[in-house]
Amino acid sequence: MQDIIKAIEEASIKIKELIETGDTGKSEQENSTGDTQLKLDIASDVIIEDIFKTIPSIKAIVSEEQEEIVSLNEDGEYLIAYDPLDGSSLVDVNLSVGSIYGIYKGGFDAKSIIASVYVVFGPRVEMVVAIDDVKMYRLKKGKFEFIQNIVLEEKGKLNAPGSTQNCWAPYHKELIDDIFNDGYRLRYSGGMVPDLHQILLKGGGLFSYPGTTDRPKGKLRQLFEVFPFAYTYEKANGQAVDGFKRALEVETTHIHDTTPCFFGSNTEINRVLEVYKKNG
Ligand SMILES: O=P(O)(O)OC[C@H]1O[C@](O)(COP(=O)(O)O)[C@@H](O)[C@@H]1O
Ligand SMILES: [Mg+2]
Ligand SMILES: [Mg+2]
Repeated sequence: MQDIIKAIEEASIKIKELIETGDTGKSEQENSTGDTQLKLDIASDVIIEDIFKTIPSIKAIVSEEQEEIVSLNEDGEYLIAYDPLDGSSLVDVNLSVGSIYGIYKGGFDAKSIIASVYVVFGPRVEMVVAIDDVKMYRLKKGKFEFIQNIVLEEKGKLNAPGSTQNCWAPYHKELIDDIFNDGYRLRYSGGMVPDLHQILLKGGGLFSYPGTTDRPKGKLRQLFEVFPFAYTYEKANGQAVDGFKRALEVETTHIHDTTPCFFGSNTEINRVLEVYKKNG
């Protein structure tokens, strides 16, 4: 596993350079979910794949930016699903973006996830590794240095409500309004990585990306986005659910499947479960 973390560190240093100097324009291609790929999405995907190809412990990889699973080493132990540049459309307005990695063993599904890593590219570059606990590192002079463990409080103060509001179910709108009425503050940049990182570091709160009338299965992708963060939130003493059950119990039928998702500290997630149970 250490070789994989080292590979992610190496890729992140290159992606940081790419973000700082690369072309933020669109490519001519679409990915499997139908998003127009930016040149930066494709270039960061190539950086990661090239580095992972050199690691013998990796059996196969799958990227948000590629159609199929890529087999690397027959005898490898680990499977990695990754989103090379999450929130890439925020690069041109100079907001924070990130990379997300889910490390799986045995299959590309929720029950097989055994570790998760994400990297935030903001004013500083930070890497958060969840294995047994959640550890944060910061890039300083070309090296990732341990900074702190991350543990959520029971209840937070931030609310990050995602997706198109005029497509929300009435009970979802009521839940979000009630949370604001209880004094929570809006914190939503449109980048899953910095938005979830902020909630983790500020002690807690709620990030939601529900199923909506236009996208009943939500937008965020199970293998590359939802399961890795679900793993991190659970290891940080928080929770991640699809409205009704743990996100890590959601079935995957296709590598690019999406799911509604909610991440947060215990108080807020219990509140989501109560409202969805009554209405869903
Ligand atoms: O603009 P919306 O609908 O709230 O969606 C925002 C979400 O979409 C994403 O940008 C999707 O990720 P990609 O940029 O990798 O496609 C998340 O980072 C973010 O949480
Ligand atoms: Mg993404
Ligand atoms: Mg992406």
